[in-house]
Amino acid sequence: MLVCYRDQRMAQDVDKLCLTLATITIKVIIAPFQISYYTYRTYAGTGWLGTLAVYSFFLVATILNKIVMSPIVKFVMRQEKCEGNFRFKHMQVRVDAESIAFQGSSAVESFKTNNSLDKLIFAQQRLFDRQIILNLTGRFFDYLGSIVAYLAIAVPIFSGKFDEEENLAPIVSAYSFVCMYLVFSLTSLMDLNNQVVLLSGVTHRVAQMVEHLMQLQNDWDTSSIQACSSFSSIIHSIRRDPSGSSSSEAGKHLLETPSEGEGEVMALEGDQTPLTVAFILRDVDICPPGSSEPLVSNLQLDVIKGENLLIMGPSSSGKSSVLRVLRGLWPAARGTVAHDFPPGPKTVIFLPQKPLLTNGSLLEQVIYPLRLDPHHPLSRECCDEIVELLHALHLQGLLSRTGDLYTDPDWNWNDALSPGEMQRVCFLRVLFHRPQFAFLDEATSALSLDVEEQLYYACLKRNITMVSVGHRHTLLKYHTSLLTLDGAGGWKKEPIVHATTDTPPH
Ligand SMILES: Nc1ncnc2c1ncn2[C@@H]1O[C@H](COP(=O)(O)OP(=O)(O)OP(=O)(O)O)[C@@H](O)[C@H]1O
Repeated sequence: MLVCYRDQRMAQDVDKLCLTLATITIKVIIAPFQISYYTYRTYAGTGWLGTLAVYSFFLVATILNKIVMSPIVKFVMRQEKCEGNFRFKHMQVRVDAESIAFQGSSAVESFKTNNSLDKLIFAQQRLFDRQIILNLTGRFFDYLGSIVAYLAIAVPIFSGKFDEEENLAPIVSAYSFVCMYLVFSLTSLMDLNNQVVLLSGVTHRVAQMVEHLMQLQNDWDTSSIQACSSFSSIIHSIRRDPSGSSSSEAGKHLLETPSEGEGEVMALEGDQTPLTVAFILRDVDICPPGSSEPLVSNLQLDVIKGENLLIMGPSSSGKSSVLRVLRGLWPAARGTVAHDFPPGPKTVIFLPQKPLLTNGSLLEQVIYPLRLDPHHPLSRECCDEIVELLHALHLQGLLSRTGDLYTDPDWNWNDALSPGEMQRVCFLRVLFHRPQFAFLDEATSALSLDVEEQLYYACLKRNITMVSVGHRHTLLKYHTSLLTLDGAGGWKKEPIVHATTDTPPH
C-alpha cells in the first residue's frame, strides 16, 4: 500500500512538473513574437522615441530590480538550507520510525523536528521581510510602467501626429485600462483559484492524517487499558495458583520470594519502581502485519527481574518480532501481552537492531531518549561519568572530533560513524541510564568479542536485567535463560547452565 501510495505521489509530482515545464516552454516560445508584435505596435503608435522610452524604462527597471534582488539571494539560500534540514529530519524520522518507537523517543524527536521547523519558519520570515521590499519595487515599476505608457503616447500627440479634430480620449485610453484591469483581475483570479485548489488538496491530506492519528491514539489508549487490566488479572491469577500448573517462571519466582515479590508487584501496579516483572505473555501468537501465518505460536513468556534472557533462532524466525510485540509495536494476533511499568529510560530501554543516532551533540546522543533542558545543564558528575564511559568504550575519539560534549557537529552522526561506533554509542545509553530492563536486539553484532564481553559485564555489574536477541553463542554466558525459536512457529525455553569460569569480573 505504501509503495502504491509512493508511486502515485511520484506520478502526480512528475505530472505537475511536466505541466509547469510545458507552460514555461509555451511562454518562452510565444515571448519573441509577443515582443516583436508589441514593439511594432508601439513604434507604429508612438514612433521611435516612444519605443526607446519603453525599452529604456525596461532596462532601468531590470537593473534596479537586480540591485534590490541581490541581497535576497543569501536569504533564499538560508531558507533552502533550513528547508533541506527540516525535510532531512522528517525523512530520518520516517526511516527510523521503528527504532524511535522502540526507544520511546518520539518526544525528543518531535522536539528536534519542531526545532528545525522553527528555524525554517524564522528563515522564511526573514526572507518574506526582504521580499516585501522586492515586491514594493516590483509594484512601483508596474505602476510606473503604465505612466511611461501614457508618456509615450503623449509624445506623438504633442508632436501633432493625430488630427486635432479626432477625439483623442478614446485613442489614448482605448479602453486599455479597462481591458488591462480585466486581464489583471482574471489572471489574479486564476492564480488565486490555483492556490485555493492546491491548498484544499493539502488541507484534505492533513485532515486525513490528523483523523488517522486520532484513531491510532484511541486504539492505543484502549489497548493500554486492556494491557494494564490484563496484567493485574494475570498477577492475581498467579497469586491464586500456588501449584504453578499454568504457570510461569514469574509465578515460581513470586512464590519463592512471596513477601518481597508481592510487595514489588503491588508497587508495579501502583506505577512505582522497582520492577519485578516487566512483561507477561500468555498464549501469544505473533504474526507480521498483513499475514495470518504465525512466526511464533502459543508463546508463554515472563520477563522477570534478574532473569537474563537470550532469544536465538534462525534468521527471520521472529526474534525481533517478539520484541516488537513486547514494545507494543505489533499487536499479538492471539493471547495476552501484559505490561505495566512507568515509562522512561530508567525502567525499560530497547536498543533496536538498527542503531539510532539523532542530530545534536555527543551529550544528546548519550542521554537519548531524554533531551537536554537548556535551563538545567547536566551536573558535573554526570558529564564526568559520560566522559569516563566514552574512554572505557574507546570512544574518546568522538570527543576530540566534536570538541566537547555540548557541541553540535556540522556532520551527520549516521554518516560519520562506523557501525561498531554507532553500536557502542547506543550501548553507552544503557550504561548511562542504568535501566532495570534492557532489551538488546543484536546490539553488539558489529563489535569484537572482547568489547561485547566488556559491555555485557558492565550491564551485569549495574544489575540491569537483559533480554538479548543474537546469533553468537558467546552471548550464552551472560544470560540465564534461552528462548529458541525454530522458525516454524515453535519455541523452547530452557535455563542456561553456566561453567564456574563464566562469572563476571569485578
Ligand atoms: N514491518 C513488517 N511488515 C511485514 N513483515 C515484516 C515486518 N517486519 C518484519 N517482517 C517479517 O517478519 C519476519 C520476522 O522478522 P524478524 O525481524 O522478527 O526476524 P529475526 O528473527 O529478528 O531475523 P534476523 O535474525 O534476520 O534479524 C520476517 O520474515 C520479516 O520479513
